[in-house]
This record gives sequence, structure tokens and C-alpha cells, in this order.
Amino acid sequence: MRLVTLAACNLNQWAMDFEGNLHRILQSIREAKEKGATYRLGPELEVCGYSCEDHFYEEDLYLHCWEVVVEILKSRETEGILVDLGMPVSHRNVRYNCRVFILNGKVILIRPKLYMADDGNYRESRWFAPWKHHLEVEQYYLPGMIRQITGQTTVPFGDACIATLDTCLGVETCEELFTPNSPHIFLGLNGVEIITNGSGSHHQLRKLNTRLDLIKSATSKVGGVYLYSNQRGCDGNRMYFDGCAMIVLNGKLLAQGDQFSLRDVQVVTATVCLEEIKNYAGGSSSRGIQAADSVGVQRVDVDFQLKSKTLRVPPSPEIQPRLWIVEEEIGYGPACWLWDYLRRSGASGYFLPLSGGADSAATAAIVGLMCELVLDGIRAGEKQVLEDARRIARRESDWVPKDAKELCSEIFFSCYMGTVNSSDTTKNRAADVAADMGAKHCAVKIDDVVDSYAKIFKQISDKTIKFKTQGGSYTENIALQNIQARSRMCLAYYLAGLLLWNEGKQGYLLVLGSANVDESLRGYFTKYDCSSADVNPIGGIAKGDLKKFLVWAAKMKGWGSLVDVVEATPTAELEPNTADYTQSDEADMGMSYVELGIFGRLRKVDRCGPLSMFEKLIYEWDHLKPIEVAEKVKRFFYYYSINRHKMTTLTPSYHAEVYGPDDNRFDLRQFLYNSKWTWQFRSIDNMVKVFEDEGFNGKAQTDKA
Ligand SMILES: Nc1ncnc2c1ncn2[C@@H]1O[C@H](COP(=O)(O)OP(=O)(O)OC[C@H]2O[C@@H]([n+]3cccc(C(=O)O)c3)[C@H](O)[C@@H]2O)[C@@H](O)[C@H]1O
Ligand SMILES: Nc1ncnc2c1ncn2[C@@H]1O[C@H](COP(=O)(O)OP(=O)(O)OP(=O)(O)O)[C@@H](O)[C@H]1O
Ligand SMILES: NC(=O)CC[C@H](N)C(=O)O
Repeated sequence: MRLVTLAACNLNQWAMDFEGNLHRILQSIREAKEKGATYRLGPELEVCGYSCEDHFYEEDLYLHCWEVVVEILKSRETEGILVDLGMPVSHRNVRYNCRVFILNGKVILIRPKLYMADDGNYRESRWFAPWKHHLEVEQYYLPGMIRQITGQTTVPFGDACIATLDTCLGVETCEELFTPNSPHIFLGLNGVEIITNGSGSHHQLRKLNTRLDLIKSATSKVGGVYLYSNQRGCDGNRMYFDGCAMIVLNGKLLAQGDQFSLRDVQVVTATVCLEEIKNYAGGSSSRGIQAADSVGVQRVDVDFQLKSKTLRVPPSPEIQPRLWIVEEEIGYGPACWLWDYLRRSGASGYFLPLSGGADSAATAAIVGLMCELVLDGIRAGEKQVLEDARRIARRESDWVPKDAKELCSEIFFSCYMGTVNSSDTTKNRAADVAADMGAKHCAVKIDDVVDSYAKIFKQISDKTIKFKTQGGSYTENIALQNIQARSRMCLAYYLAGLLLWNEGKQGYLLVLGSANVDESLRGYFTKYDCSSADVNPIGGIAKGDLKKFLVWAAKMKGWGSLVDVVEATPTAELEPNTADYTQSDEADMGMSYVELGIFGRLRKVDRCGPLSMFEKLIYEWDHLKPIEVAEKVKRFFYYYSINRHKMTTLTPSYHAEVYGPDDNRFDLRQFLYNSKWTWQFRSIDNMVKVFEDEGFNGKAQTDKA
């Protein structure tokens, strides 16, 4: 019986932080060895951090990566363990995204990535070339600093696997798992028994299921062990890498790391019996037919066995995966991201303009969850988490917060900024939400600031600006609303700079924004109002999902104030109420949040232009006539296009969803449109005529006829 213990890691690496990254890599190797592992897999590009982006153009980066390898080799931590590092390597002046294998103080193989990730947020081909020589290997000339330590001159570089004395191990890097013709297929058919995947994969709602399904299906088809390692945390950008290292054997999950956690280093291990792989793979005769016909994969032989020295550690049993519901993903992903952002930014807390509405309440709840996670970390003995909490809160070196609320009161500040148009209902709701989280809250009136603008305008005009309800024009009405919203933004930064000073503390607060996907897409917000902030945890999440999150948080965390928030009609409270008029978001927008969510998905996920959006909706919205569907689609595209410019200045926000409108990275589209869409809208009009001529009057009406 040959048992092997294998380790996969979640590391909270930080792009360009070579010092911290080295420290975490060494810690993970030590932990893997302590757990009896003879192989340790790290995340993609872990040495420099995944999101170095255009730093990958810099030769310095490649130098520093090798310097980190020197330190790893010098540490002698690689004795008795095969270390699989993620690192960029320049070979013959071509940059590759590689796995670097180190064993007993020697570099034994460098394996470049074959298929780059370029969809959505990814741009790997901008910096790296894919390795084009399928199953071929060249010699890589090691840098002098490595030669001096290892005595080696060259090392195999290319599409090869590693043959130990007892098994064979091959590589598939992140995106390669997602491609139709994944390497695990030819590797598995070629007798490779252990497939390793070091990833840099960011969180997106419901994505873990996809990863798990792909890995399970890979190993249930070809057999073998699949190790998945991933980066975790905010490594300096809008994405949260969600860890969740996994080890799967023959389609069965044996180990799973945390998806949402503040631990910097997590090593999961599983012990597998090599005979089980042989039995499984060899037992399938149809696999055997294909395997007998497969092309050989190059092997790099190493005089080392992965087999455990002891039989006392039993094979790992199958476990059930921990999959989170969407509401939890919405809460915990951004909460972890906010913590990393805070501890890495040098700021001493967050400031939130809290309106009593759903969006800012959801943002407050996410900060509340962040504080709970910090407390969990402290209670679990995570030294780094406690050290960070003390530093951020600027507290004494022996301070330990007794609960999440105490921590919150040190690092989370909120303010309700009322005008004559605000109500006591929203003011009280905001105070209740802050109290539930434990935030330090205040309420102020900002009418003096708003009125001063009207006074200044008097210096250049005799005209009095009036709201619509007072007989004013659209232009006056918008101007009067926008100045309230924009004054709040200035005040937010003013308070974020002063509130700690007021407490006798040093430092500054980061301003949180809370505009959601839907209002961004429709442009239903004031440019440079409180949607302009330092960071926004909910900018990638739709209103409907946020409401579900609030309901979940109210129930699971006992934050009762959130129930009132969800039940309230969304309103900006920027116009005066009259006997027959109360401002409401959906009336203002000319569409409902539900409709907006549908438009958003069709535009981004289903890649619909105006015509195909109309053609899809005409059958889905069968309660409407073709002309009514056409009007709704046209209205959406009109508002989307006149407001697209607002996306260019959107606050950096957590990437969460496939329908994100983030112009800076995820949704690359122009921001100056012909908002008349003449050609496209004419095509819609023509289709309306076709439907009408056929007597199609909305399915419901047509069926009745
Ligand atoms: N093509 C273009 N490229 C670049 N910039 C462009 C531009 N067109 C206009 N602009 C600029 O944008 C400005 C217009 O944008 P902006 O100032 O935001 O004003 P605008 O979009 O006209 O009005 C704000 C909208 O948000 C609504 N609102 C206000 C406050 C709160 C809420 C809520 O969410 O509850 C909603 C309000 O009812 C209104 O529909 C122009 O004055 C100009 O400066
Ligand atoms: N009275 C207020 N006091 C404090 N902040 C406010 C107030 N009104 C608006 N804000 C801030 O401005 C942001 C945008 O305002 P807007 O009226 O567009 O609200 P919203 O996007 O519907 O969000 P919410 O659901 O939080 O009200 C809010 O999320 C909030 O951060
Ligand atoms: N770094 C990668 O190759 C990541 C791409 C992959 N599709 C993912 O999101 O997990």
C-alpha cells in the first residue's frame, strides 16, 4: 500500500509585495511539511502576486522573483518536499506564466502555461505568451544567482510532467481547467496520476460550483488526484480571490479550504492511496482504449518518492463540499475584500454616508460582517488579524476587542446628512442600522450648504430656482437635487478626514460608496455625489440581490433594522413632498429595478444589442404588446447611453457578478453614444410591424384571440 500526503494552499498574496509573499510561501511550505506532505502546491504567480498587470512588463519583476527563489532555496525548506511555485519566467526574452518545481535545493522543471485567461477581468495575453510547443521541452539557462546555489546551469522548460519513483505528476494552470481540451485529458490518458492546478481565480457569485464540477468531472473521467490551489484576498485590485483550495480523488472531494477567511496562509492536505488511482483508471476499459492510443507526455525523472514514510496517517475520507448561498457570498466576499483593503491602505477605518436606504444599509451590514470575521480570526488565534486590528484601530498593544461591535465602534463611522426634504423615518432608520452594527453614528443638517449655492447663484442671476412641484422646470429640479447629493459627497470627505482627530486619534478614514449595478447602468445617480468614494463593496451587485442579502443578514445576524430598510419604498428624498407627490426611484427611472436587472443581464451576459433584447423580451413579457416592449427596450438603451459617461468615473468596486458594468475593466464599451440609436431602433420598429401584421399582440392577448 502506497499512501501519499499532498498539500494545496490558499495564500493571501499582495501584488509586488515580494517580502510578504516570500514570508507566506515559506510558512505554507513549513505547514505542509508539518502535516506530512511530500508535495506542496501554491497559487498562480504567487511569488510576485497575481495582479501585477503592467508590472509584468518590467524586467525588475523577473529579477525579484528569482531573488525570492534564492531565499526559498537558502531556507532549506525544500528538503524532502516537492515545492510547486507559481511565478513568471522570461525564457529567450519571451515572458511566460510558469510553475517552477523545486526539490531538495534544486530547480527541476519549469512548466509554462499553455492557454491564457483573457475573458472578463483577465488580460494574461497582454503580458505573457502561451507555450506553443505541445509536449516539447527546451533548456532554460538559470540566472547566475541560482546557479551559484544549486550548481545547475540549465533546467527543462516546457510541456512536461514529473515522474517520481512512485507516481507521475502533471500540471494544469487555472484557465486550462476551463478550456474544452484541457491538459488533464491528455495527462490522465498518459498515466499522469496527480494533476495540480495553481490558480489565480477571483470570486464571482456562484463560481465555486463551476470549479468544483469541472474538477470532479475531470477526475471521474480520467481518474487520479486533482489538487487546486488559489490565491485569497484583495491583492491590490477590484477582485477578491476566493481561495477554496481543494483536493479531489477519482471524482470525490477529500479536502476543501475556506472560501471567505482572513487567514493569510491556509494549507489543506489529503492522504491518498496510489493503488486507488490505478484501480479506478485501469478499471475503465473505454479509458484504456483511448489511453493506449495517446501520445506520450515528456517526463522529467526525479530520484524521489512522494510515498509517506508512515502508514499511520489513514487515507482521507470523502467530504461534502461547503457551498455558500448567494446571500452569504454577497456578504462575506466583499467583507474579506474590505478588510484587506483597509489593512493594506494605511487608513484607520471606514466612513459611510448612511441614508436609511437599502444600498448604504447593505454596505453597513458588510462592514458589520467584516468586523465579525475579524473577531472570528482573533478568537481562532490568528496573530496577524489581531495585530492588524490593533494597528488600524490605533489601540494599545494588549487591546483585544471583546466583540465585533466594539471593534466596529473603533473603525466604522457613519453619518446621516439630512435636508428639509429628508424624513424622520429615514433618519431614524439610519441610526438603527448604525446601532445594529456598532458604528459611531451622527446626524447633521446640510441645508445651510445647499442654500448657500442658491445665494451664490443670486450673484449672477435674478431668477429663483424652483423644484418641479413648485412649478420649476426639469433643469431647475435636477440642479436642486444634484446640489444636495453633491454637497453630501464633499461633507463625507470632510468628515472622513476629521472624525478621528475629533476622537483624539491620528489617521484618516476611507469613504465608502454604495451605488449598485442597476443604478449605475441606468445612470440614475448624480455624478460625483456619494457614489464617488474611495471604494464601494456593492458596486457589482444588483438591487434585487442586495435586498435578498439584507433579508438574510436581518435574520441570521439579528440586525432587525434591516427589515424596515428592505420593506421601504426606495426614494432619494431630494424633492419636497406634496399632498399628491412623493419621490420614488422607480417612477423617476421610468422602469422598475426588476426590469433593470433583466436589461442588465441581457445586455452583458446574453450580449444583446437593442434588437435582440427586444426579440427576447417580446416572448418573455407576454403580458405586453410588441409596441410596449419596444418602448421599454428603447427607454433603457436611451438612458444607458446618455449616462454611460458616468461609468468612467465610477468608484472602484468589488467585482461580484457576470453583469457588472465596470467600464474600467470588465465591461469595455464606449462612453459617447448616439443616444438616438437610429439604425437599431428602426430595426425594432420594423420587427414590431412584423409582429403586429401577424396579429401577435403579446402572447397572452394572442392566445385569448
Ligand atoms: N456625454 C457626456 N460625457 C461626459 N460627461 C457628460 C456627458 N453628458 C453629460 N455629462 C456630464 O454629466 C452631467 C449630468 O450628470 P449629473 O450631474 O449626474 O445629472 P443628471 O444625470 O442629469 O441627473 C442626475 C440623475 O440622477 C437622479 N438622482 C439624483 C440623486 C439621487 C438619485 C438616487 O440614486 O436616488 C438619483 C436624478 O433624478 C437624475 O435623474 C452634465 O452636467 C455633464 O457635466
Ligand atoms: N440623507 C442622507 N444621509 C447620508 N447619506 C446619504 C443621504 N442620502 C443619500 N446619501 C448617500 O448617497 C448615496 C446615493 O444616494 P441615493 O439617494 O442615490 O441613494 P441610493 O443609491 O438609493 O442608496 P440608498 O439605498 O442607500 O439610499 C447613498 O447610498 C448614501 O450613501
Ligand atoms: N488565472 C486564470 O487563468 C483564471 C481564469 C479562470 N477562468 C477563472 O476565473 O478561474
